[in-house]
Amino acid sequence: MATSCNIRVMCRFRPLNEREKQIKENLNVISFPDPKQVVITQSNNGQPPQLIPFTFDRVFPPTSTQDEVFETVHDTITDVLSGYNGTIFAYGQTGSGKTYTMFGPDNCTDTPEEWGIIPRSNLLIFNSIAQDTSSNEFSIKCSFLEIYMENIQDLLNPKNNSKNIKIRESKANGIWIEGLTEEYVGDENDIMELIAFGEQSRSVAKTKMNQRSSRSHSILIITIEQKSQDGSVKKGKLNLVDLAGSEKVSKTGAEGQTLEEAKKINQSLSLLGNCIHALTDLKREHIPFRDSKLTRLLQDSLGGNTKTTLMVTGSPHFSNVEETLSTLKFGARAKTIKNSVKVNQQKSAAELQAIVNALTKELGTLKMYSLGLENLVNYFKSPNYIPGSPIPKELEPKLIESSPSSTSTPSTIPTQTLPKSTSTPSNLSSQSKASNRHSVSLRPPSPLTSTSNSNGTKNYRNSIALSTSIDSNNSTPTSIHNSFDSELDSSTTSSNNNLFDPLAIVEMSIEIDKMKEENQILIDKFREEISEITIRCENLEQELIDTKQELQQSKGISEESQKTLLREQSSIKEIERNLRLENHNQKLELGLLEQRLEDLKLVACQVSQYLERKKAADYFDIGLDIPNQSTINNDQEEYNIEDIIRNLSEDEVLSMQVKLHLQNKAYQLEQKINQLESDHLTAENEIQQLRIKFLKLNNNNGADNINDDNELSNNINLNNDNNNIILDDLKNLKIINEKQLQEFNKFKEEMNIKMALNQNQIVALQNENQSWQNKLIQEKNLKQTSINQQMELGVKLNVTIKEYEDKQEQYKNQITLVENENLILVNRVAELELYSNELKDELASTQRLLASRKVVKIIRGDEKSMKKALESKVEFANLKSSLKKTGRSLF
Ligand SMILES: Nc1ncnc2c1ncn2[C@@H]1O[C@H](COP(=O)(O)OP(=O)(O)OP(=O)(O)O)[C@@H](O)[C@H]1O
Repeated sequence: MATSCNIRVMCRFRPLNEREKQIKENLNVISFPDPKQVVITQSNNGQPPQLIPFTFDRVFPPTSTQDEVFETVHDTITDVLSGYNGTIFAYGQTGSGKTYTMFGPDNCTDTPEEWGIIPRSNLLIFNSIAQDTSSNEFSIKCSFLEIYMENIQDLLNPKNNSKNIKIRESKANGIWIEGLTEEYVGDENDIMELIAFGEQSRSVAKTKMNQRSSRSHSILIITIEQKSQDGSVKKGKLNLVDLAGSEKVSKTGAEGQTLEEAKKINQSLSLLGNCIHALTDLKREHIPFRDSKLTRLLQDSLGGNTKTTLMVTGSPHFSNVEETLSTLKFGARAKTIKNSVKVNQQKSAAELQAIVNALTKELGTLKMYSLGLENLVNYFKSPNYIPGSPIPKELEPKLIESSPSSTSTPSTIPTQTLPKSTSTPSNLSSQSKASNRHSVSLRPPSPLTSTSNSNGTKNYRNSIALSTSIDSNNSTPTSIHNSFDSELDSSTTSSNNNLFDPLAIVEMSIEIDKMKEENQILIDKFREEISEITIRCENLEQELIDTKQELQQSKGISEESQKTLLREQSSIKEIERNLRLENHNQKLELGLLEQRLEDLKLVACQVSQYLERKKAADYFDIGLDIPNQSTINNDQEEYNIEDIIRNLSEDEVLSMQVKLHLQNKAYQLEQKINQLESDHLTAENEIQQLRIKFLKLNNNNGADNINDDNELSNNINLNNDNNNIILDDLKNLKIINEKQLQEFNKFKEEMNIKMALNQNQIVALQNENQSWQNKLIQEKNLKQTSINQQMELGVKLNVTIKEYEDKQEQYKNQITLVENENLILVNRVAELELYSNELKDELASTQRLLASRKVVKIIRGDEKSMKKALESKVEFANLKSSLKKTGRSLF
């Protein structure tokens, strides 16, 4: 018989570790006012701190010993030895002491005082068996597994892990794991050796919070089976669970694989939290046990047939207060979960015999009940009966318990008495003379049929007997019955004692029960298979949806990357175009610069020619003004070469003009000099002629010629004066010429300076041009590199697109495969359902057949009485309704 019990929750705080001892702040955030209470002091944003109390079945402060802890949980082991299922599981933040509590510290084999719950439980099991005084046979099996990254790993046979270890559920065995290694063990050392062997394959890692952090949930399962001498079997299963700890990756510093593990651990703990939440939410009907392997394996321990103890562990340091609060809340919630527990027992042959006996007794009772009813109906049918008259005393139903027809009665059959009817029929006295009296027992509508309860034992309804006496000679007895089970109806309708074979009925009923059980097992198996297939279908559907989503996403990504690629390609093209354009422009610019350089060279040449001409002009002393505009402006912008050229071109024009002017002036000067020279020559000739004439006159005329001589000398003086004027002019001209020459030289110097400047400018321009060219080449190279890179990127993107397309294709194929598989599964489910229905039909028809066999047997025995009984049944029903109409009752 199942009893209800809450999950027992205990809470343990470990001492501060070395790291925590360094941070000497708020050391008293956790207090322990009594052995069942812990109070957390939480700071409250400048407000007075908030005190949060939690009450558990027991609270262990950091000073508690392993012994004290085990003292409070060891009754679980006793319960398992009595045939109950028991679970002890540790839950808490990483590094809070779960493994310490369950197993003990590392290398504690030789220090038993440090042993945790598991080694102590092993010892207790074998000590208890050794002290057992009964002659029971014990067999103990042990399994050890871990749930790592949502996969079950068989720690006793790692080879098994390549196979898909499945969780199964059946009515008889609850949750169990198919294919998990179960090792028979003979003493506690065997178990410890198995644990040591399994520990080698455990997944542990070093984190900032724990030097040896469990990266998986571990479960040690010890099954204890004991067979008593009478053949009954008791089977208790002990689950010892060390969960992986919840962790904040920011605190543990998890990365890489450890981070992935942390994610899975936190996820499965959160799913465990969901189940606890759902179990404590009265409105929730569905508990999501199937969401994770951990919750599925703990299903029996959470609200099922297991006595469960939860040990929540915490750190006493303020830096972990948030996690501690969450752990305590989890514990407080779990404390409200109720489990329904019972001893797992298979009945022995003797116990079964007792049940058969009880069944037989019930049958006898029912037979009498049937007879009593039949007699009563006969009375109602008899002419003696006056409707509304009271029932005769002889027929007055008496409340008696049917005498047992067998030696033993199962204790599960309590008896109860119904209130006696007050009406006593008086007009049936004649019939009460009957010598052959039957004891008739009336049962309220609670049938003989036993129903299998979840314990596997039979449940018998309360047996209430109502007896009356009747003359069996009165009339042929007919049977009447109320709303009993059909099996019972048919088996209890016979009034003929000789034809009634209770043993046959019992056998038949046992046979039916057996068949029912067998069929039930078969149906359960198929249901299980169907539910598994349904789950698989659901998983596949989910997988399909996920894959579709992934495909959609990858399609999106591929479309996005295609777009990006196109964008990149067009931007590459744009860049290329711009580069080409730039290149072209730079070439043009270069050409222009070269052209300008050429022009400058030309200008320089022209300037030097001009200077030559100027020199010539100075030589001829014709004066030449160089207009200011014609000078090359050195302050001009570097790139304003056109202005220079323009200015120099103007110079050129000017120089042409100057050249012409100089030529004219030189010509005029030449003319003038020639004129002066010829005048000078003419004057000298005249002087010479005058001298000759003078000499002649001197010779011919003596003194008379003195006047002529004076005249001549006057003429000569005049000529001399003229000559002197001309000479003065020539001197002046020479001075002017010299001035002009000086000016020319000055101008020449200036021009030389300017030419030098020009030359520098040309060189600077050439250098600049060269640097431009270099820059251009660099830029060109850079652009080329970038183009190459872009091209490479393009190629890579093309490869990626190709890969995406391939992947897409693969996904499509996968989807098709999954869909096909899904279809096959759906068909299989349909087939199984069909098969299950067929089986159900078969079962029903078997039941019908059995029932009909019974009916046939009875009809064969007394067909007439059966018919009559049926008629009477109708009559009885009519009678009841007419009585009801008149406001009277039958008894
Ligand atoms: N009650 C205790 N007394 C002394 N030391 C303890 C106690 N509880 C835990 N420790 C020590 O604290 C450290 C962390 O403990 P443990 O490995 O048991 O934590 P855990 O909760 O199992 O962590 P994880 O979830 O990361 O596996 C260990 O060095 C352990 O020896």
